[in-house]
Amino acid sequence: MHSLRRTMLYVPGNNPGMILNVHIYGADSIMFDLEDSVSLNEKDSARFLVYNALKTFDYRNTETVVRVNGLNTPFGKEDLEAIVRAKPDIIRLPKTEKAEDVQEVDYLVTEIENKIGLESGSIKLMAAIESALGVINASQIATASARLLGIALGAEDFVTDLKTTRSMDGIELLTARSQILFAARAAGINALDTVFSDVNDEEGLINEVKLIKQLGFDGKSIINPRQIEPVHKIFTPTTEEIEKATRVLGAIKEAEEKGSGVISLDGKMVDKPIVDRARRTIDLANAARVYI
Ligand SMILES: CC(C)(COP(=O)(O)OP(=O)(O)OC[C@H]1O[C@@H](n2cnc3c(N)ncnc32)[C@H](O)[C@@H]1OP(=O)(O)O)[C@@H](O)C(=O)NCCC(=O)NCCSC(=O)C[C@@](O)(CC(=O)O)C(=O)O
Ligand SMILES: [Mg+2]
Repeated sequence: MHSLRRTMLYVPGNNPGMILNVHIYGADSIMFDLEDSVSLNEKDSARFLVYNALKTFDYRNTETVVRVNGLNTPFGKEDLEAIVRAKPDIIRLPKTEKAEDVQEVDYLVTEIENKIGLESGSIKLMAAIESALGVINASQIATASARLLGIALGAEDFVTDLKTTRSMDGIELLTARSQILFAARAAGINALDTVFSDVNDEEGLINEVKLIKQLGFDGKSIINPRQIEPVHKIFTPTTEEIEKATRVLGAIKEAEEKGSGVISLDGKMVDKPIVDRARRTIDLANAARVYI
């Protein structure tokens, strides 16, 4: 499983046409949804459809995620029973508010893994934070399970909980984004941003992606294939960035051979944090298969 999660494309779990084609668009992860894009009277058929899709189709090169319903709904437990058996890479919990929400899912997933003879811990988890309480508990949530690969913001539910709406500059999301990012980084897991809901507003999407990349996020959830390319463009190192990183790594290697940990490159100091960032750039470029 790769760790590049620039784009995680939601596909409604009750839409066979979209499920059939979703892997061809090139998102880093496919996120089958059993939660809010599926109406109450379609919950059972969506679960069955996603279960069968995962069992039948070969998504080998694309990470598969299933967003299940919460355990506080009539559907959550049955979602886990079916979906663990279909073996996606990741199960995503919606509306996580406290560490126990993650621990309860972890416990049930472990039970099902044991029942079906799947190695314990095979299925990873991701937790979406979509309320004020969830943001307040972000750091406990981020460390609640060894299965947890990342935490994500769910902004549509979050602004509803705050009794506000989403603005273009995202001022109402800044504190939540920062807390989620700090909690994820302190726990050593991914920080993932929320969807941008207007699929026809490419400029708005680009502005939001530039902001969340600058804040430090690893990527974001998306809802439409047209959103993949602009997000990948911003989250993939450019030729200039890769060349610069390569020069930094070359220069520091030379300096270390001479017994020094700090050098000057083009008049700028290069020391350990700069070298670490250069390594991350090269790692990202390799994961995104960028060749220069
Ligand atoms: C938005 C729209 C209706 C626009 O439709 P349109 O018809 O205008 O799209 P077009 O661009 O014209 O489609 C061109 C071609 O692409 C195909 N195509 C489109 N979308 C595709 C897709 N997603 N997967 C595969 N294929 C796709 C389509 O079938 C067509 O194929 P074809 O006919 O063959 O040409 C559509 O995209 C869509 O339904 N998106 C998914 C919505 C969804 O899942 N919502 C739930 C998750 S959010 C949430 O719950 C909030 C959250 O929890 C989030 C958080 O956690 O952050 C929070 O609280 O914030
Ligand atoms: Mg939501």
